Formats: sequence, C-alpha cells, structure tokens
Amino acid sequence: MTTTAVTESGAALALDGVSRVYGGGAPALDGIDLVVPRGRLVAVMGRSGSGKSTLLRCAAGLERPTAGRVRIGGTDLASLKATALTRLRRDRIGFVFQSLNLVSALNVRENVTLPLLLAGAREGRALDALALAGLDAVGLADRAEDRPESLSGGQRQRVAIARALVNEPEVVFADEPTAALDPVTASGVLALLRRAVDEQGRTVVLVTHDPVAATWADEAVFLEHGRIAGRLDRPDEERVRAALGVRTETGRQPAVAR
Ligand SMILES: Nc1ncnc2c1ncn2[C@@H]1O[C@H](COP(=O)(O)OP(=O)(O)OP(=O)(O)O)[C@@H](O)[C@H]1O
Repeated sequence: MTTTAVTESGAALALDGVSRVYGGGAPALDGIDLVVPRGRLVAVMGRSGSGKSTLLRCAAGLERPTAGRVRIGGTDLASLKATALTRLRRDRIGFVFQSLNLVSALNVRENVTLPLLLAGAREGRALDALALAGLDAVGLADRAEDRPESLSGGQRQRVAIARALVNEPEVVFADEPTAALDPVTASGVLALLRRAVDEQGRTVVLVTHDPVAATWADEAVFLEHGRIAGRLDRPDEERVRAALGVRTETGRQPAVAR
C-alpha cells in the first residue's frame, strides 16, 4: 500500500477502486485501480461495452463514480462541489471528444481560445498569439480565420487537439479521436498527441478500438466487463491484437508484459 501511495502522489491521474453502476445492471466499472504518471500516453482498450467511455467520464470528472476515488494531480474529485468540479475540468483538463465538437459559430482561432475565455482570460493580442502558436503546432495557423465546417475531419481533430492543449492541462482525455479518419490522417493526429507528451510533458489518456493507435501509447490498458484485464508496456500492434483476440475468442486474459 505504501508503494501505491508514493506512486500516486506524483501521478497526473489516479483511480483507486473506482466503480460505476447504472440502475440495477452489472457494474460498468468494477474496482478500477489505475495510476497514470505525468508525461505518459496511456491507451484504454477493450470490446464494446467493456467500460472505456465510462472510465474516461469518471476520470475526467464528467460523471461521479458509485464507489472509489479519482484524483487529478492529487486533487480528490469527490471533495469538490459541482462548481469547483466544473472549474477543475475547465482549467486542468483537456478534452478531445467526438461529442464536444468545435463551435460552428466561431472561427478556428476563436475555438482554440474558448477554454481560456471561459476560464476568465481577456480577449486580445496575447490570447490570439497563444491560439496561433497552438494552431501552428498542429500545422493549421493558416486556417485560423476559417470556420470549422470548411476543414476536413482530420483538420478539425487537429484544431480540437490545439484547443485541448491551450490551457496546458494536467491530463488530456481523448475518446476515439481517430475513429472517423483514414489511417494516414489518423497517424498525423496521434503524432500530435505523442508530441504533446514528449515535448510538453503532457499526460494523455486515449480511448481507442484501434490496435495501430495503441502503438503510439506508452502503455495499453485492457478493460473487460468493467475490470482491468491486462496491461502492455510499449504496446506493439501484434501484441495488442493478440491481447484483444485472446479475450474475444476464449475470454482468457491477455499476456501481461510486466
Ligand atoms: N448512461 C448510462 N446508463 C446506463 N448504462 C450505461 C450508461 N453508460 C454506459 N452504460 C453501460 O455501461 C457499460 C459500459 O459502457 P461504456 O460506454 O463505458 O463502454 P465502452 O467500452 O465505451 O463501449 P463502446 O466501445 O461501445 O463505446 C455498458 O453495458 C453500457 O450499456
């Protein structure tokens, strides 16, 4: 227990016995223990219904667990009232969710500055410069004044990443950010998340079905029936496929590489 406590204290994200039950059904999450150190990219994988999105929503403070504890940078989310939790999500978390699309009434630059404006920053040149630097990092500075609908799917995801990173969040949560993209565009988007980790020391939790996407992660965590069924360090495609395939075919746990 002491080791866990020490590890968790330096973690960007720590889940401690997190469960989530909806109605009278089987738990969507069932006693999840997960520590994500700062500066790591972790892929959460598993079959449909295994609890990936529920884990992301609980970890990101979008939903309260039924039991257990979630900490972001040492802050216990259960200790926060609704307003403080909203503030934490706004100031300390970045989201790249399909359901949190870009705002079509705003141009690309305004979309990127939105989290900072919501956090109370004043409009002006400094803010614009920050947005342009963020857009430059994702290769889209020249599209700053365009509307999101004039961009391709991959370009929109890159804007979403620039927006998620603009407030220098402690954790970025990405839910299937490449699901609708072709493989080459998907690699470009994943490379940006990887760069945010390697060059800016960000921490990213990525939900994905895609074994290729998982190879960009430092670690893949496999869920099954709301539990962690296995983990792979430095996942490669073959081992991820094997891990997913083994469970799909036989229900056995995947090989664990640690
Ligand atoms: N709001 C909800 N109300 C009731 N049940 C829910 C709710 N959200 C999720 N569930 C249930 O919890 C379980 C896990 O769902 P979850 O969406 O987390 O799985 P997932 O692994 O993300 O699936 P997918 O890959 O299909 O998105 C499922 O059985 C689902 O039906």
